[in-house]
Amino acid sequence: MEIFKRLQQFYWPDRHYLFGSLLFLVLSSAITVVYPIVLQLTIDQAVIRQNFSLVPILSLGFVLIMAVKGLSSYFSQYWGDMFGVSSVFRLREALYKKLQYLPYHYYDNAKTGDLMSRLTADVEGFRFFLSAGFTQLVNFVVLVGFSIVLMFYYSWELALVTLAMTPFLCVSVFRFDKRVHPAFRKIRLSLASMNTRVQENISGMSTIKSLGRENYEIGRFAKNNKTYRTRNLVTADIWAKYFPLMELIGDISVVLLLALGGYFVMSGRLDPGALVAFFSLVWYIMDPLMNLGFMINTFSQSKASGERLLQILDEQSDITSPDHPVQKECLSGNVAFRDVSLIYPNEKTAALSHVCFEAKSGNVIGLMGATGSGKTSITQLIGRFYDASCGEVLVDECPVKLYDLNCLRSNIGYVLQENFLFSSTIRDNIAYGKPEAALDEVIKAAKRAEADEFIQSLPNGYDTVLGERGMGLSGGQKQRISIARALLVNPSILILDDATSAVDMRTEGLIQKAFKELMKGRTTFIIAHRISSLQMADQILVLDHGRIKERGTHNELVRQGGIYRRIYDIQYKDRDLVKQQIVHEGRSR
Ligand SMILES: Nc1ncnc2c1ncn2[C@@H]1O[C@H](COP(=O)(O)OP(=O)(O)OP(=O)(O)O)[C@@H](O)[C@H]1O
Repeated sequence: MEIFKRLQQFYWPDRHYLFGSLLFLVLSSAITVVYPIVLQLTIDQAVIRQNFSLVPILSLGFVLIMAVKGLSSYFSQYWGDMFGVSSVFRLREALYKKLQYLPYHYYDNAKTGDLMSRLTADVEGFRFFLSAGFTQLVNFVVLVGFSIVLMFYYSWELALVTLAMTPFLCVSVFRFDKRVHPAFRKIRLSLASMNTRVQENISGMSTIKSLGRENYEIGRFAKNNKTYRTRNLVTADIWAKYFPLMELIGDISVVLLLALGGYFVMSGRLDPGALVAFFSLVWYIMDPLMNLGFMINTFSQSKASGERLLQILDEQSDITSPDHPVQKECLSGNVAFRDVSLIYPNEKTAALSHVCFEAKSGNVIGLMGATGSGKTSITQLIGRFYDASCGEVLVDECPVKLYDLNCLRSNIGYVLQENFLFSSTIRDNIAYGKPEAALDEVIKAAKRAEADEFIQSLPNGYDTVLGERGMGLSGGQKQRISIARALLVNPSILILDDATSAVDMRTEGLIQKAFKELMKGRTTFIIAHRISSLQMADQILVLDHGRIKERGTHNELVRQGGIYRRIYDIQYKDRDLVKQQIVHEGRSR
């Protein structure tokens, strides 16, 4: 019950639908119990006592009552569905909102397929209980309650015999629930991992095909599919074992009642019509009791679903804006790291250790170092994708933790090695960070990113709809769209993380030119492996295992003769070799 209590905020605002549905449900259940009474009157009063004038009155009354029952069922069903549908609408929105604001590190371990299955199958499981399961449970209580009262009215002895059998039924229903609940939880888990497998497979199709791993993937999916099948079969086995048992208990009580009731009729203690009515009432108790398994089943499923939904809702958002945040429309872009160290969540070793540097507004900072040396981590701390484990990151002399998160991030533009493009138009993709931008502004940004020419050459120009993740464009084209996107936001701090690695030398040259223009007056962090991309930086930081090993301008670092010099020698030796080859080929022609 705890789970339902905690999810109350999502369904309680729609309680008027629930109460309306319940009201009509009680009415319809009460009318159901009238049926055996009509049957008893017809047999005992009209047939046995040969009072046939009662038949038309009873028939008409019966039709009227059934018409009211039909209407009641309609309202009870419709409002029950309204209750479920409206409640999960709210729940789905809350889940989606939570996913937007969960910290970046949540997604380090989260699996897309699993999240998808929570937002679809689990939400649906919960809805089903709200729409139908809950009213069925109430129906059970009402129907069984009315039936028992009427049974005692007809024959208290037979009613006691019926009640004596119910504990057996209740015990088996209880044991059924105990086994079926964990079974359903396992089914949900394996469905989620199967979804993850499918999602990963589709996303990574080009890698799978290029490495010829189709059969391997088929094998992996078969494993998931098998587990899912096995778990469903285990659940089916539980159902198959318990349902005949419950039915057997129901049948035994019917046989007992038949023997005792028959004896009562023969000895004149009970009218035949009352016995017939009693049998109808027995099934009004036995049927819902046997059905209790199914109801408990939907209850268990929705409990398991509710648990999984609460796991998302309970997730802590530790990277949030403070209560009284610093709001600044436009930052000037001074960035300072004071003795900053970073250990990623669930990691033991530090990704950054005692990093100190200062970037004045408008400075260009080059970040260089081997892969895994901590370059990206530095840039992620500026935008608070992660918080420093110790030390302080400051923007405009104010700790980043004190800023309103949106205000801070809207002042930072990111151009990454692989930027995400949405499956919408090129115009929408460029204007993603500034949706109100006019087409003129979008085109201007695209021109500065050297993207306008190729966009104009597409049949639908800026209205071209991109495939998923920008399918249909080359790596360089996707990159230029992302650069235009960053340009449009007009950030004070610009982060170029391996931003030109996916474009050819000619395009790189053009983009570098655009960057130079763009970087004016902005603090820019350039992460690059090519010295040519960094040499104009005001300061270059050379990282090694999360520590700054060297710092200075290009000329200073070349003179120092350290790591930077070694990289310079390697890259420029190759370049000189190529130059010599070109000159040699020119001469021999
Ligand atoms: N989200 C994360 N969770 C745990 N560890 C991480 C995470 N991101 C990076 N790391 C680790 O932190 C260290 C620094 O990573 P970072 O991405 O900053 O390096 P990098 O210099 O940018 O590398 P590259 O040039 O390959 O992009 C690495 O050891 C990496 O494995």
